[in-house]
Amino acid sequence: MIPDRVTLVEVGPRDGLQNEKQPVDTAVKIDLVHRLQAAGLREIEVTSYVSPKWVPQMADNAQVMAGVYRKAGNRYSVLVPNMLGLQAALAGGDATRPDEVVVFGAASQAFSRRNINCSIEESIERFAPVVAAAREAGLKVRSAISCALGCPYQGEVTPDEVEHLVKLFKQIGVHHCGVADTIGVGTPRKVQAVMERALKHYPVQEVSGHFHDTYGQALANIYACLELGIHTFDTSVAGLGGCPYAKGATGNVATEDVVFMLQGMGIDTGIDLDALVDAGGFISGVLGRPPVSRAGKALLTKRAQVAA
Ligand SMILES: CC(C)(COP(=O)([O-])OP(=O)([O-])OC[C@H]1O[C@@H](n2cnc3c(N)ncnc32)[C@H](O)[C@@H]1OP(=O)([O-])[O-])[C@@H](O)C(=O)NCCC(=O)NCCSC(=O)C[C@@](C)(O)CC(=O)[O-]
Repeated sequence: MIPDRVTLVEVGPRDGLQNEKQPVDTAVKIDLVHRLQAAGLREIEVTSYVSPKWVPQMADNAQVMAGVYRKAGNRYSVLVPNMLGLQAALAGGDATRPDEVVVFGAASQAFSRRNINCSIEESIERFAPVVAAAREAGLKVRSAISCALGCPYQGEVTPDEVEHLVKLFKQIGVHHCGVADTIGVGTPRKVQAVMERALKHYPVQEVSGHFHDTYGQALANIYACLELGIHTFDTSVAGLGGCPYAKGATGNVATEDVVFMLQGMGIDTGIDLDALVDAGGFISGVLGRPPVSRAGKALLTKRAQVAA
């Protein structure tokens, strides 16, 4: 049955901005988070505590976390690739402490090596103490399984390969299973086949989809997930983003497009589409290009016509 309520995890400030070549001001990143939460987003992936040599754009992680005015009941998450990342995320005490950390692995060996410089097995060895320490600190732990529908280096990725990593993350105590189509090659039936593997090990409320829209399949894939009852999705305002280690990957599916579709289906997200479009217009203006979001662009054009 199609769910009547969907949670969107806004990943624009992290996944969306990590790939920007020009440094984005810390104040802009903080402003973006504020605008997103004002639009009703209650789960926001704010930044990542990764090596600044690998992803320079996220080097101001602690300043961004410290600058965000937290709304009660919201969940603010950060990516951590290793213990150093977790320690850095916790070093600033309450002022910078995330509510959730995301550990990220890949269903393909090749992508694991490119993205986090180790094999899948080594990544699990590295993550096990991180997950234990995060749980000990009272944080929720989410996984991101990259390349679940295809890999830029390996090509095809099978549901068996995805399930293998799902099980490994479950064994080390990860609470939530995020399934990511890093290069956007998934199509609805394939997405369902992979999601069914995740649902064998995690309850539906702890499975989410993360779809890049490179081949224009993201909304169809989200609908395919809804058919399975999955009701949590990562999205990125204005369709920002890409992955530094997946050349040519476009951004995540735009939050505006997903909200527009869900509203049209009568599914509650708690998000104010107008305010969201404003947030998308704001960050697109700063980056000097129009939003990738089709709904965002259409609504901004309509507003301009009304104002003229
Ligand atoms: C995992 C590592 C660190 C291994 O990188 P490495 O070079 O193998 O690490 P190392 O342990 O050998 O350390 C090398 C240097 O990095 C430092 N270092 C080590 N760790 C940290 C840290 N946490 N924070 C800050 N500094 C760190 C460490 O201190 C040392 O500094 P040096 O002695 O040379 O001055 C590196 O590969 C890395 O940071 N990778 C992250 C890549 C990344 O962020 N990718 C994008 C996010 S994933 C994504 O976007 C996909 C997703 C989640 O959205 C889902 C999807 O669509 O697929």
